[in-house]
Amino acid sequence: MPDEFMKISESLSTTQPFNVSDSPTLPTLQPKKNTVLISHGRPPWYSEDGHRISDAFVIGVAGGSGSGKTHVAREIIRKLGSVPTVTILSQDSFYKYLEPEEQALAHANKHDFDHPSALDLDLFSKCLADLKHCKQSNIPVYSFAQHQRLPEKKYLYGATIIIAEGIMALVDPALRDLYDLKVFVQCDSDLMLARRLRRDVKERGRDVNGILDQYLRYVKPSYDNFVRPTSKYADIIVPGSNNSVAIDLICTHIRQKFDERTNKFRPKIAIPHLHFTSLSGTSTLESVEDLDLTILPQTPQIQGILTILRDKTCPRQDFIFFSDRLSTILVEHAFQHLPYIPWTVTTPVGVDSTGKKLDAQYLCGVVIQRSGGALEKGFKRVINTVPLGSMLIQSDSKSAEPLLLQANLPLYVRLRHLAEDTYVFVLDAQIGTAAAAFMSIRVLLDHGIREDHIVFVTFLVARGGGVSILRQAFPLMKIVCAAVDETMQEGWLEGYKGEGNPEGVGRKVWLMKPGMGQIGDRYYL
Ligand SMILES: Nc1ncnc2c1ncn2[C@@H]1O[C@H](COP(=O)(O)OP(=O)(O)O)[C@@H](O)[C@H]1O
Ligand SMILES: O=c1ccn([C@@H]2O[C@H](COP(=O)(O)O)[C@@H](O)[C@H]2O)c(=O)[nH]1
Repeated sequence: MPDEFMKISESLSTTQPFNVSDSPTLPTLQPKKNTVLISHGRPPWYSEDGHRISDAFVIGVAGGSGSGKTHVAREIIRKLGSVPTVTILSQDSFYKYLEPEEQALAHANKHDFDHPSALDLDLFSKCLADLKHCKQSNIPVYSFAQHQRLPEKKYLYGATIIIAEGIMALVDPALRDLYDLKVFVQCDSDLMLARRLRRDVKERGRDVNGILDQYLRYVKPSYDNFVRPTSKYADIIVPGSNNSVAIDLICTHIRQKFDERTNKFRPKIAIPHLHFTSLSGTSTLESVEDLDLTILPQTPQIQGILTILRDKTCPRQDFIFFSDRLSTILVEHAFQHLPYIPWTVTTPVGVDSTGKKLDAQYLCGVVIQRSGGALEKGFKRVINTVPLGSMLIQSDSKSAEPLLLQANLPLYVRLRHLAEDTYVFVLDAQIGTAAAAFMSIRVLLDHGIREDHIVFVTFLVARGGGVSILRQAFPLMKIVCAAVDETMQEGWLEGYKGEGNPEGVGRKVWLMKPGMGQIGDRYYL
């Protein structure tokens, strides 16, 4: 039990007078219980060697049906305010599949949904463990109206804080081991019944007699036998109503734990040559050969395209045209890193000819928004039949830490059993500090994509930037680029108007030199 927590005395307000008017705004639709809320973006959860250093913070919330578990979970999120991604994982999704005869009994209120065996607790702990360890999870979807598990699954990924709630949330020792904080919502039985009556009629399509039958036969005995006894495992007992003091306390604890886990990642990778000094004390850069990049052959044609793209007077339509040309060549070139097998075909003149056939089982692309969009057309020209996802990664304006704001990934990546056989082309305009590249690779590895199945395709790499740290962390990943620029320097970006710079004199950023400027802005604006 965390020492800063005391069990809040039940006398605080658990025994409220019977009063159903404490929830005046019940929703009319069944609320989505498993919710992913992004309010701030997810900061790095790994160190500069590429390994995960912090698990998600998991709170287990148990209590009787109608005690207010979901309400507590939502209030925690609301009161936390500006936090990274939070997920509510509801045990309700884990009711077992019912055979037709069991389902018929359920519709007659004669199925016991309140025995621990009605829930797939093993699957619940497996999904929760995956999410805690920063992996994706595809969780079941349950219909209360049909009393049945539905065929679809819901994909969850990327939470920094997870709230797992359910009547049996504290029953299973394996589950209890996963929680960083255990909460029990204690509520008067009359109030729980009143809330349940109203909710089940409105949201779960039930009638009053059926609800009362089920309550007396199963719900109340189960609460007494299985649910209430688990309150002894809780670090904190929260009253079922008037519980804002207890919720504030929980939020303070979470914030404190979260701050302790915050990793200052950006300074470690921003300018690596400042961190690597030779014996003589001078800064050193790794040689281009050591960086193990696949660089386009510097033919006059490639140099010509790069010269046009580097020219600050290049009109936008030319910038788009030549970016599209260069990305097409880059993606073609990147295909050399995919597996091929010998393949024989018969030509129109009846002769057999042995060549090669692509042997990648699944292939997809992921664009790092927004500048990676400049490579999208080239990718689609070369392979227009494969799925293309995206990730939105931006720097926090205060800490400069990269933040994962959105991951819209193809099915081949989302489903772990397919991910293992999937090759991914990651598209981004340049690798400068490498913070976005680092985060995108970590996301793919979290999903079970093999490191040697990742091909990072980019216009430019800054040798003096974060690429050497990226390389050391992920040596098996391939990087395909058109050119390598020598320097990363802090400098002013011309003409930028925005925060702290209303006159448009410039914005201090890490600039790749000679570089191409802000490729996303030049391609899209
Ligand atoms: N502290 C509270 N104050 C007011 N209404 C509440 C409170 N806790 C729960 N409720 C209401 O009671 C009903 C059941 O709460 P819910 O959180 O869904 O219970 P559970 O998830 O434990 O079954 C909901 O309509 C909710 O709005
Ligand atoms: O098909 C079903 C499945 C479950 N129940 C009842 O749901 C509650 C648990 O949900 P809460 O959101 O915690 O209230 C449990 O008491 C089951 O009796 C159901 O009625 N039908």
